[in-house]
Amino acid sequence: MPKRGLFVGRFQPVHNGHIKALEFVFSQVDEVIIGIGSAQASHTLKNPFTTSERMEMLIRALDEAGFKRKYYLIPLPDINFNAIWATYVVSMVPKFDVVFTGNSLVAQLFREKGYEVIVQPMFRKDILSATEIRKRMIEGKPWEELVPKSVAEFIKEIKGVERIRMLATNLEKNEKELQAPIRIPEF
Ligand SMILES: Nc1ncnc2c1ncn2[C@@H]1O[C@H](COP(=O)(O)OP(=O)(O)OP(=O)(O)O)[C@@H](O)[C@H]1O
Ligand SMILES: NC(=O)c1ccc[n+]([C@@H]2O[C@H](COP(=O)(O)O)[C@@H](O)[C@H]2O)c1
Repeated sequence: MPKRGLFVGRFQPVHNGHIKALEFVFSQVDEVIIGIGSAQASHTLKNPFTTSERMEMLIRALDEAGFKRKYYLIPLPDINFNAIWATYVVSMVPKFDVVFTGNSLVAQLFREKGYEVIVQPMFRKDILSATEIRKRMIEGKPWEELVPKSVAEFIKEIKGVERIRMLATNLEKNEKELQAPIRIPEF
């Protein structure tokens, strides 16, 4: 039986840190199950991209990086129920032998269910972070160098930066409206 690893992320968007992490995972196992977390979420500042867009980014980035090994992309909607989340994931994906993660909650939840968990190394987390990339997109700063070329092209194709800026503008507008004093009309 091939040895399988599980790697879960939100990939909002896919960046070079994910690819480095996946290089490490592929070096340890024969096949990788990539769980796309918070699969129900899109069009928010934390989760701007849909699951299908995140899948497309992963497929293009893994092709670009020349990964030849088998991988499976499995959407995982959140259940907001930490105590049973690992069991839920097990019910949603093919069998696996080991979990790779840098997320301490994910590590804890799988360890408590008896799974082997390997904490993968982090690469330049100061800049290789999806939060940093989304921030740069909103602020109009260069972000392209932090993601694979194919991902940068895809984000441009789907007008992803415009979407994130629109979400940020709407949020700012709503906040301003909430802060505005309530005016009671005079009768
Ligand atoms: N720079 C990095 N180097 C190695 N692994 C990374 C890096 N950034 C994220 N990962 C790994 O990817 C998985 C989760 O990815 P996720 O999509 O949450 O990335 P993120 O950049 O932390 O996202 P966000 O900033 O939106 O929370 C975790 O297991 C994490 O360890
Ligand atoms: N209770 C839950 O629904 C639960 C618990 C732990 C992790 N998760 C998900 O797993 C993913 C972990 O990936 P990140 O490292 O990108 O946060 C996220 O989508 C997160 O929401 C969900």
